[in-house]
Amino acid sequence: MAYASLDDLLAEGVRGRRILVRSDLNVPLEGEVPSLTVTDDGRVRASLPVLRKLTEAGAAVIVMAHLGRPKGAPEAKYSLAPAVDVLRDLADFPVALAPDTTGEGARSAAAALAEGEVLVLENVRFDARETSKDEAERRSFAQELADLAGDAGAYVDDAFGAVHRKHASVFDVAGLLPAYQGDLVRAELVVLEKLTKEPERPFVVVLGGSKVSDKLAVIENLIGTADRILVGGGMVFTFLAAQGHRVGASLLEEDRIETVRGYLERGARDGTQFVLPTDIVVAEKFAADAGHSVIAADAMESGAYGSTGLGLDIGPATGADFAANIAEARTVFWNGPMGVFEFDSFAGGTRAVAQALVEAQAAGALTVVGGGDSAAAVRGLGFTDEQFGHISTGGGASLEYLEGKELPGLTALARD
Ligand SMILES: Nc1ncnc2c1ncn2[C@@H]1O[C@H](COP(=O)(O)OP(=O)(O)O)[C@@H](O)[C@H]1O
Ligand SMILES: O=C(OP(=O)(O)O)[C@H](O)COP(=O)(O)O
Repeated sequence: MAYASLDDLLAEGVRGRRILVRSDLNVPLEGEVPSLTVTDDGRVRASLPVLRKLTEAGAAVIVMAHLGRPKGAPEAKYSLAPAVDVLRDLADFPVALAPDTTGEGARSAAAALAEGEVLVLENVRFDARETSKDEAERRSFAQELADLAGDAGAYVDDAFGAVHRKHASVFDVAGLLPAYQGDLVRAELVVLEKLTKEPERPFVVVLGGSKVSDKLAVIENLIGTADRILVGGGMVFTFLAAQGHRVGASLLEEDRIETVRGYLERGARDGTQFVLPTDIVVAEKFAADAGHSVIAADAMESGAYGSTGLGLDIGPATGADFAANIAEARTVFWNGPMGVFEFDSFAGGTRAVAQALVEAQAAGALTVVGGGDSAAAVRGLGFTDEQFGHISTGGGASLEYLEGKELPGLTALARD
């Protein structure tokens, strides 16, 4: 597919034009409203270069972004305010946050926006039409967004982490304004292309995290592509259940158990080995100070917490086994923490996998970490970006790209 780039837009000239930019400012937060703080500013930093280029060229920039998964209405805990505070600190141009997304506040702020200034709209997911399955609803919201840019407006998609979403601010708006690909999206695709075009083998994919149903859906096409898939994080329990084990009160997608059983069978047939945990750190409750113990993965309910126990990390034997698998790899893609790394007691598995990637990279393998929380985890555990081949801002987006799926955010930008 051919795309018009940000540089093409700059060559056309943007001075005095209002340019609508989709950024991924979906940062991890900690604390409670009103003192939420950003725990990893990677996505904000990654969004800066495009905003800088546009403001330096004299554009008035309107940023659309989401944070978390609010249910189509404003909710204080999903406000973009903490992300915008970080952006303001890092930016050398003025940054304001609109009080709403396409309401009167956003409209008057957009109309008053001057050359070289940035206005961030409130969370696009505060409007249910953003994520609606109904095309007409999404289009009506996209039209309101496009109207903020006006007749001379243009659209730049720089939100790599959201290119797999068929949402109004990612997909539909691209049909209403001249559309361009941002530098972050472009740079991410260069790395991913390298990963998919004949990856050096063994090619090992490590999957974890909590967006279990999203990720179970992508495993299918990795079977036959990856040599090994190491399964950690919240996904583990649907796999263990598929093997007939009980998993206490851990995250479980009951209606996917059969599907996962099918994956295990297909993996055995098509040459993709699933490597599953042999031990799990089981906790009495979801809390930083929860009592916990290491229990065999096939007997999770045999411990002190019985059927109420929560699997919150892979165990140490599994961490060592995953590390050994990663050490044999020539290409590694990792998305999703192995456990609830935000709590020290359940960060061991994520630390073991991160350390193994660092060592594999040092030994000449290509290692790629994808995903907002995965990136936050490796940085939070003290690793640096330079120790990996690439830290991608998009987890689900990278996975869907690896799968060979069409990404709506890219299709919408394609030109003949
Ligand atoms: N066993 C588990 N149970 C519950 N949550 C988990 C488990 N393992 C990992 N997580 C959570 O997964 C979250 C990250 O998941 P996800 O958003 O899918 O990753 P990414 O943003 O890297 O794509 C983290 O907040 C982590 O606490
Ligand atoms: O955090 C994101 O994706 P990721 O967790 O897969 O990296 C993106 O901002 C997309 O968010 P979404 O998965 O709620 O659509």
